[in-house]
Amino acid sequence: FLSLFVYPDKNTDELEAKKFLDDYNSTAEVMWNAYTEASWMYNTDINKANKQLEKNLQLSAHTLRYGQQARQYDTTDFQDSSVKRIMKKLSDIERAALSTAQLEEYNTLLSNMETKYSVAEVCRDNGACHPLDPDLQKIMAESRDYDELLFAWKGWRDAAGKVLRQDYKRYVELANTAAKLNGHSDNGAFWRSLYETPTFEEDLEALWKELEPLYQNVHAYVRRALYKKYGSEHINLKGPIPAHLLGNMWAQTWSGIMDLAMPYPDATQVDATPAMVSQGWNASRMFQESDKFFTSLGLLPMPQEFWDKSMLEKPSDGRQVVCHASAWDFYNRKDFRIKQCTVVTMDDLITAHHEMGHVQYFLQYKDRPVSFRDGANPGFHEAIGDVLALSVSTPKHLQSIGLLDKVENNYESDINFLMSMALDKIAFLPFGYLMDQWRWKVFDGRIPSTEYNKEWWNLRMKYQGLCPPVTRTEEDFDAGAKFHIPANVPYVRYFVSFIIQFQFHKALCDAAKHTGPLHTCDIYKSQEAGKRLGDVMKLGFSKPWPEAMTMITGQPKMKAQPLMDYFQPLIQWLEKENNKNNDVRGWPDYDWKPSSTPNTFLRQHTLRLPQKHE
Ligand SMILES: C[C@H](N[C@H](C(=O)O)[C@@H]1CCCN1C(=O)[C@@H](N)CC(=O)O)C(=O)N1CCC[C@H]1C(=O)O
Ligand SMILES: [Zn+2]
Repeated sequence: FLSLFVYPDKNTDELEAKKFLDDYNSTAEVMWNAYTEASWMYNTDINKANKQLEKNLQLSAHTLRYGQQARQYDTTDFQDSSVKRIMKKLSDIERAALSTAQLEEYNTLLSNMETKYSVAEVCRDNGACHPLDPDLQKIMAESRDYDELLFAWKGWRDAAGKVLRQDYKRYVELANTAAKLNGHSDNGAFWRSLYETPTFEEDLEALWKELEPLYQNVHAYVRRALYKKYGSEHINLKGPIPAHLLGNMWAQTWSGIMDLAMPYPDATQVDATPAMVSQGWNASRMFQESDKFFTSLGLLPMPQEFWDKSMLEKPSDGRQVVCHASAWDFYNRKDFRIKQCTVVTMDDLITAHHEMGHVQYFLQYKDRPVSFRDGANPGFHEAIGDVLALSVSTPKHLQSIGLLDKVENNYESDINFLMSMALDKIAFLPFGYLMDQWRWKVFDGRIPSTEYNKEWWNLRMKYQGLCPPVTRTEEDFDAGAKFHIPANVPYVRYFVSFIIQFQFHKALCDAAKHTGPLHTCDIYKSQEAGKRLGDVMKLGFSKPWPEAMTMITGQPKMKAQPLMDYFQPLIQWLEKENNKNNDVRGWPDYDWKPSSTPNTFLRQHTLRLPQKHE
């Protein structure tokens, strides 16, 4: 009976495989381009018709057909390492492994979750409704009113997080089903496989352990600054910080409260926003400025299509759009766009560079086979724009583009600058790390759906030393209030990026023959720096990322040392300052809770939801 199961011996003909891949590549370009156009239409004009169009153009049939064919080959003895690499990547057909019905449900869930997030808004009793961009983001960055911040923080989680909980539970089941059909233990294992690093989790934990003391020093210092502003009623100097006071909806970067944390208020200011506004900068000018920096390094200019077809501002014609900024490759080697609801702030100038970094990568690898049109690993793709932004952010560079008038080269100005950078780069590290700590545990079952929110806040406490300003229950779904969760976008790539971008910065500053402290380096106009970065981007995903890392930094590993070198003067200053204030590092009073009696402001605004039990 067994003899009936004649296993078709696999195809070992390398020439045939190459022809198969050529055929795949040319059809993939056409299919992926059509899908991306439909997805762009939907993202820039959310309506039923565009939603249906995007659903119709899903790639799964194409992925399924070619994926199944790729699995018929045994590439063991192939000579061409690229053929082997592409065949391996093609064999993971991701969601295309699902049944037609499951796939339909999965795509519908993804589309609905991203839409619910993107159209959510928070309404006041007077009927005024506020979207996240720009309204709630502005309140979170600029308001210093404890209750106004709480209104925006709680309102957003009620409007965008809560409503996603059931969808998310079902999405997890289907994502895991697809991952298992592709041979992974769960979807988190599939996401980690993209780094091709067997020791990936251990490496990340080791990097976090190295950097945790830096974070605890920044956390203690900022807690003291917030104590001065909000008093002992709202801040416990030995406890976690209420999560709505850090100047950002998710407390992922803290530069929004730089005014409260400025070490030397009389020394050089570091915020370019006032100058951008007073000089009448607009979105287009911000992206032109970024383009100028890229081309100053000898990298590629944005093609005309980019300027013609991007959406650089929130439309004012009433269209609903996905405002969360993103960069788009249309897989036809000539159409690349950014979609950003840009506001005129320093923060959005940095984001513009981040998105432009993605497009530069798209441009550099556009002539590779589609399977190689990806970053060496996802963290590389996230780091490019940020590396350039490290130079743009220096007071010297900001002054050279007219965005800072007075710049002094003295210790106090240095510390002010380093503090502003630490409030973004060091504050971010625990958030960048915990996002997928939570999701990996959700996917592998360590976090059951009955504990989504409890475990979210356990991780927010453990890594960030934050607590919710009001009581949270399993009616809430606070993870869902962060774009990448409903949008099904992995996040550890940003943790990786925030570490490797300082390795890249150090290597490029060496190439640019920079002398002096790393934090004063500006690689503007350095062709040598540009070439080193450009050569790695040209590789795309064609080589394992340690090879790309070696091409830039001379060694193959992720290292925390360049980040620590960059912040060295501030770390010393913080040690002294925190010791002078006798501040404890960490949050030993972990079960402390901010006073939760809602005062007048909240009472006016909090809807009394019927307490229904799950
Ligand atoms: C603002 C930025 N938007 C993402 C990004 O640019 O990475 C968007 C949305 C998700 C993926 N994406 C893309 O554009 C991809 N197409 C890029 C690619 O091709 O890989 C973002 O989410 N950021 C920036 C810092 C931290 C994080 C955050 O804001 O939390
Ligand atoms: Zn990015």
